[in-house]
Amino acid sequence: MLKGGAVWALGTMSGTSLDGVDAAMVLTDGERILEFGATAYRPYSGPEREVLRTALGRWPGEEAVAAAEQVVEAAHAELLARFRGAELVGFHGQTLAHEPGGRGTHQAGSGERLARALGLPVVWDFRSADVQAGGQGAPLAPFYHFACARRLGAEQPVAFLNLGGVGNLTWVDPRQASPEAPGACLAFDTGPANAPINDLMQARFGRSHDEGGRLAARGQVAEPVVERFLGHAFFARMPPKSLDRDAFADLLGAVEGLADADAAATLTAAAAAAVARGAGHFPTPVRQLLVTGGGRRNPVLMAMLESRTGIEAVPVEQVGLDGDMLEAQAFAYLAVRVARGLPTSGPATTGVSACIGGGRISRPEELALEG
Ligand SMILES: Nc1ncnc2c1ncn2[C@@H]1O[C@H](COP(=O)(O)OP(=O)(O)OP(=O)(O)O)[C@@H](O)[C@H]1O
Ligand SMILES: CC(=O)N[C@H]1[C@@H]2OC[C@@H](O2)[C@@H](O)[C@@H]1O[C@H](C)C(=O)O
Repeated sequence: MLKGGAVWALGTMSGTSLDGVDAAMVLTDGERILEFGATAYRPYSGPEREVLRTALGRWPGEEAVAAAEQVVEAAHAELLARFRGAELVGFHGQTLAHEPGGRGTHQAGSGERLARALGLPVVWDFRSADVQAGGQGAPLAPFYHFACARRLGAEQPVAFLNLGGVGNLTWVDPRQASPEAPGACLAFDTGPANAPINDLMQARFGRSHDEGGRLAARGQVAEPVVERFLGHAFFARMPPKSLDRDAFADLLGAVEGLADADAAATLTAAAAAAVARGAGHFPTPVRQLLVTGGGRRNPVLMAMLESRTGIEAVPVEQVGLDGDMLEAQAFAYLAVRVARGLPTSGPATTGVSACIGGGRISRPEELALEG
């Protein structure tokens, strides 16, 4: 176990939109962020993405999973080999299935094989322990959001919003002593964010996403569809709560009869309305939503967010953070927390009954002895 000094950790994220792998270095002791380091991105090729897509919803050992593991591990090994100076890797893997309270949570990719390939200790399987202890296993970025708020010198509660395939919100109070202190964080998934918009674009135009929200900008929002969407049982649940990527797969059916632009506008409004519902759970108001993830590049979504939440929405770049790499940085930070025996989630972030440290550590030297 690390004793307490800061180390350069290299974190990775392969998100639900299956676009590619982000990697980022952070100098941290698992409590404070001392410095941000190099970052890099490696997109999945079309065929690789298809292999991953085929394995969505599958569990370890099932058909198509081994091929997905190979894709994930090879992409990470190739990307991470470009970095120098990392002492520890935080490897999230690719979520294929997520059913907390059911079959568990499944991130494809073996940290053992990656540790062997890189010759570095790898922390991985961050979510299982939390799920086994009764938590949602997600979101896990909130403890890192707390460290970010501290680094920004925030003196009042702030909120981070990630707009990936799924959305997640973290409210943090940086005046608390640590992220695990009662009242320091409240976090939860808000609902689908970009995933339904992407699915619509794929189904109707064979395109990956609505670039710049240009299609949505020309459409009219069908408010009754948004209202029906908000009637889903997920929104009545109190946080913390998490979502599987395809939990709202029926949303596409709800816009089936709408013209293309109206359908895009309606799904974009639904993502924003879900965040507004989420913001209603904040213990105290915040001045801004600090937005990360690809959705911050969609001005229509950002404008709808502001009008539906009544809170200014700004990309995290406005406060000096990197909105493309924040999640990869989070897994660098969490890896150091795991190595130091610090918790990575708690009752207010995943609903787990007590603060818990997830993650397994695979060290190349031990693997060499075993092998
Ligand atoms: N210029 C853009 N215009 C509109 N949408 C965009 C743009 N850039 C990215 N996006 C959206 O953001 C998505 C990618 O977001 P991101 O990389 O944050 O997702 P992810 O990390 O895979 O997801 P998650 O956080 O749910 O795991 C794209 O699939 C697209 O829908
Ligand atoms: C199970 C899983 O992989 N969940 C992801 C997903 O993508 C966004 C949202 O749903 C969030 O809950 C989580 O990722 C971020 C990095 C997290 O754990 O904080």
